[in-house]
Amino acid sequence: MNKTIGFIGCGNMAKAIMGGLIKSKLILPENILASAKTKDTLEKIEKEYSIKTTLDNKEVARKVDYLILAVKPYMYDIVLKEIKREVRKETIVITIAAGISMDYMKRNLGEDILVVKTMPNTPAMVGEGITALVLDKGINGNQKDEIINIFNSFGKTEILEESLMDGFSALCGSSPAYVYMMIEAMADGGVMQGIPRKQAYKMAAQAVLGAAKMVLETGIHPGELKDNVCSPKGTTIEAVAKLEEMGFKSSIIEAIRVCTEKSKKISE
Ligand SMILES: NC(=O)C1=CN([C@@H]2O[C@H](COP(=O)(O)OP(=O)(O)OC[C@H]3O[C@@H](n4cnc5c(N)ncnc54)[C@H](OP(=O)(O)O)[C@@H]3O)[C@@H](O)[C@H]2O)C=CC1
Ligand SMILES: O=C(O)[C@@H]1CCC=N1
Repeated sequence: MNKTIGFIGCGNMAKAIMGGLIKSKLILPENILASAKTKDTLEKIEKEYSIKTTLDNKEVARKVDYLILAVKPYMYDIVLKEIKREVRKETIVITIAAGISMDYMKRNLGEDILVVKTMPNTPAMVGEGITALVLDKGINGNQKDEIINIFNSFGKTEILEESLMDGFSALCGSSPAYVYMMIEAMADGGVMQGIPRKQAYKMAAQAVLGAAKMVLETGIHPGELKDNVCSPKGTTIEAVAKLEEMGFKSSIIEAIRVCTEKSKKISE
């Protein structure tokens, strides 16, 4: 793609997107320009990804075709004020922040600036992200294709109504954290049974990857796939009964509920 992409903020999520973009070869590292708060962060990122960097957010805002705002939600007020006069009408501004609305972006940048609200997740780093997108009404067909190409280069993409974005953030933006907790717990369980820790992490992660692929590739309902693992009077049903007793499913449903609430609160 012969376009430039800018990042304001170079933390965990920005690095995951950069890593995914560069690996996919959709964009050359020299066409990425990023800024952060500290020189230290920029030096590390330059070394790791060979992209261009600057401490000047305004320079990034002025120069790029796609501008990804990758700072924490509470930093948005300051950063948007700083860059407002620099963003060109042709630039598409992309927010990846939890709880930042299209309306907020338009109010702070100007009605005529094209905005995309997104929620990515960190598996973007290995090309297995999932991003939901809300597109500005002013975005044309070509721009839409280009935006989807960018996000598809490091995973899957879904267009979503804005009202569903807080729930999506809890379901996909945050859920890698829940899954890592499960992998860690599975490995602990394996270690308790004598499996060496290093092997236990690999085994647990591969089991989770395989199970996720089964859901995606067979189209079989997860409940039926679970039933297929539980032999009558077997071992798995013992584990499943214990998980039910410990509130496994409801703990995850509740986690997604409070996570969604927090995202809604940020946008208020
Ligand atoms: N982490 C995740 O899994 C996900 C995060 N997000 C969203 O991504 C955004 C960033 O989160 P995350 O990457 O976790 O945060 P991090 O804390 O890892 O990174 C924040 C970055 O912002 C930079 N920064 C702080 N102040 C400024 C400033 N005034 N100007 C320029 N850069 C600044 C920091 O610079 P320095 O390093 O120099 O201090 C840092 O690089 C959030 O809005 C979050 O909602 C969305 C989906 C998933
Ligand atoms: O924890 C957060 O606020 C961000 C948003 C989604 C994932 N991480």
